Amino acid sequence: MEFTKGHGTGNDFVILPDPDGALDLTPGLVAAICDRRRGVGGDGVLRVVRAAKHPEGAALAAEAEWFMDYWNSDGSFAEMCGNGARVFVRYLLENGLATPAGAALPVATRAGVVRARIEADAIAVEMRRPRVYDASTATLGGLTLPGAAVDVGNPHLVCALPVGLELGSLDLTHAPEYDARVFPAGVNVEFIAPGEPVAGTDGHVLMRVYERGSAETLSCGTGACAVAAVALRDAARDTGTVAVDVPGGRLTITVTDDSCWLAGPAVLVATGTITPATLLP
Ligand SMILES: N[C@@H](CCC[C@H](N)C(=O)O)C(=O)O
Repeated sequence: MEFTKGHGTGNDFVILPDPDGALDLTPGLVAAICDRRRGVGGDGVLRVVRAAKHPEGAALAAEAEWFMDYWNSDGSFAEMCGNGARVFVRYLLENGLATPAGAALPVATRAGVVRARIEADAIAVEMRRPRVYDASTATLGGLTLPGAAVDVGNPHLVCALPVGLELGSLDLTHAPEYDARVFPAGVNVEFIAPGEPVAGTDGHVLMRVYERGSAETLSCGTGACAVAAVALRDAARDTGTVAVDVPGGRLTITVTDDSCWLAGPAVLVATGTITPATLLP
């Protein structure tokens, strides 16, 4: 099984080319591939499959040639992965499966078709406009924080830290507790603090994230979009550009009237071969 390893601001993925949808990918195999000691290691798997050849992509095949079959590192599915989409596009471009010229490049996902633009070293993807729809709480180490529930195709809970509490002091080795009545399918939890003003933006936020299905990661693209939407709401704005600094670098989010652009670096770092029989008991 051939693979490529890539990341977007440290959110890392094992990319599996499978144009005809022939791979027998199971939750157990995905978890074994993502294991950082016994496998390749990654926050998730991106299977590159023709939309027409995937049951969840076929309906979108007229709009997009490729389907991003995203899996979390624990072997669960997610509807959307913003950094994954950016790394997926980098893979398509570097492997001659798509061309950078012309209009934005469409990619089918479980949350619909997203479109990508190449901006020098960065790749930007246009996703749905985040919807801030409820209030809830997250509890971490005995501390309960209020937060905003945000739908970016996948579920997020954005919690601002109280003044005086440092992001770096949070222990994210354990999952935050959340209200399963608000998030019946689980949730990605973002913890945020204000950043210094950044030229050319309408806001700057520092963020750490505990991802559903992947634990703490160095970056989460959809999480950054959720954070930007909350920052703009708190500034009484409907649209604007927000810089979101994650442990793995900077993402730039532009929320428009009807969509949301997520921009940042996306790189491929290695290729190799996986022998599934050596990963599974
Ligand atoms: N890291 C991703 C989000 C991946 C999916 C998430 N863990 C979920 O289960 O919803 C991103 O960059 O958006």
